[in-house]
Amino acid sequence: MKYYPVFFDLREKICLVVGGGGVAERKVRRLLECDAAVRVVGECLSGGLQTLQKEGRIQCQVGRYSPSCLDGAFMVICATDDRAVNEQVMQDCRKRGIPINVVDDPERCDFILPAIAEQGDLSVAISTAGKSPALAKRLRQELERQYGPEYRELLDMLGELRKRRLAKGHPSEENQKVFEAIVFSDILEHLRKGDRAAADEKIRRLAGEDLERNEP
Ligand SMILES: C[C@@]1(CC(=O)O)c2cc3[nH]c(cc4nc(cc5[nH]c(cc(n2)[C@H]1CCC(=O)O)[C@@](C)(CC(=O)O)[C@@H]5CCC(=O)O)C(CC(=O)O)=C4CCC(=O)O)c(CCC(=O)O)c3CC(=O)O
Ligand SMILES: NC(=O)C1=CN([C@@H]2O[C@H](COP(=O)(O)OP(=O)(O)OC[C@H]3O[C@@H](n4cnc5c(N)ncnc54)[C@H](O)[C@@H]3O)[C@@H](O)[C@H]2O)C=CC1
Repeated sequence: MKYYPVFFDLREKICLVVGGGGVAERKVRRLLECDAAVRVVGECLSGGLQTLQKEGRIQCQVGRYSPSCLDGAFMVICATDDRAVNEQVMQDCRKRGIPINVVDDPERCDFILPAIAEQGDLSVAISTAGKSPALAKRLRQELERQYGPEYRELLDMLGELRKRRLAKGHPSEENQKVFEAIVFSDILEHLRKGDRAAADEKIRRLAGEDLERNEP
């Protein structure tokens, strides 16, 4: 069986988390980082979730899950400590066609969650198709050590350059060559040393922006 990896835009989409413990709270925090509209239903809520509620960052319902909690939900993450409840939430989601993740229960999941190594807008998501979350975690830690802040900086620079070039309508074959030349250059070494000026200069030269500036 092969899972299909995607990156969802969750902005303002209602994401329901069922359960109010530590695991639910971890899932809620990641959803908030993605600007989802987070709704939580739990019989009791962790201190962290209560704080998020007071800050108005999530909408909470204290009590038992009922099917009406699913109204309007784009996706559901179920993190209760009661297998019968998890099973019911899964069945209700299936009836309504809402994708669900039941934590630690791949048989009841429409999607599973990856381990994520992040550096700014760079995300490396790791899955083992459920075979070994411990290995996914180890790989995430290795990647975090290997890909430092210089990658975030380079990505931001490339993003800016790419916006400028697309706006100017450069032919895409030319863009492909320019970006490849930059990415495979020694620019990361400049950034690793903190030499931003040398990195800027490299981009200007490889993108031919020096020439453009000198054009009449
Ligand atoms: C299928 C999946 C469904 C899902 O939950 O989405 C699932 C299922 C299960 N996890 C279990 C256990 C553990 N899970 C972790 C950690 C993580 N688990 C995550 C995802 C997933 N876990 C999905 C597959 C992902 C993949 O493809 O690899 C991560 C990546 C992301 C996240 O949870 O957000 C996060 C690491 C985040 C990070 O650190 O970067 C650890 C390690 C630890 O906690 O230190 C352990 C103990 C060690 C071990 O068992 O390996 C058990 C057995 C429970 C039991 O023993 O009873 C099951 C059930 C089963 O396997 O049947
Ligand atoms: N604690 C951990 O580090 C890990 C836990 N898990 C799994 O995740 C599950 C949740 O873990 P925790 O958050 O630590 O558990 P927890 O016991 O702190 O939280 C469970 C939550 O589910 C809520 N709940 C129970 N029945 C409910 C219902 N009918 N309607 C609404 N809410 C209901 C409870 O009020 C509670 O807030 C565990 O059962 C376990 O299977 C998995 C990996 C690690």
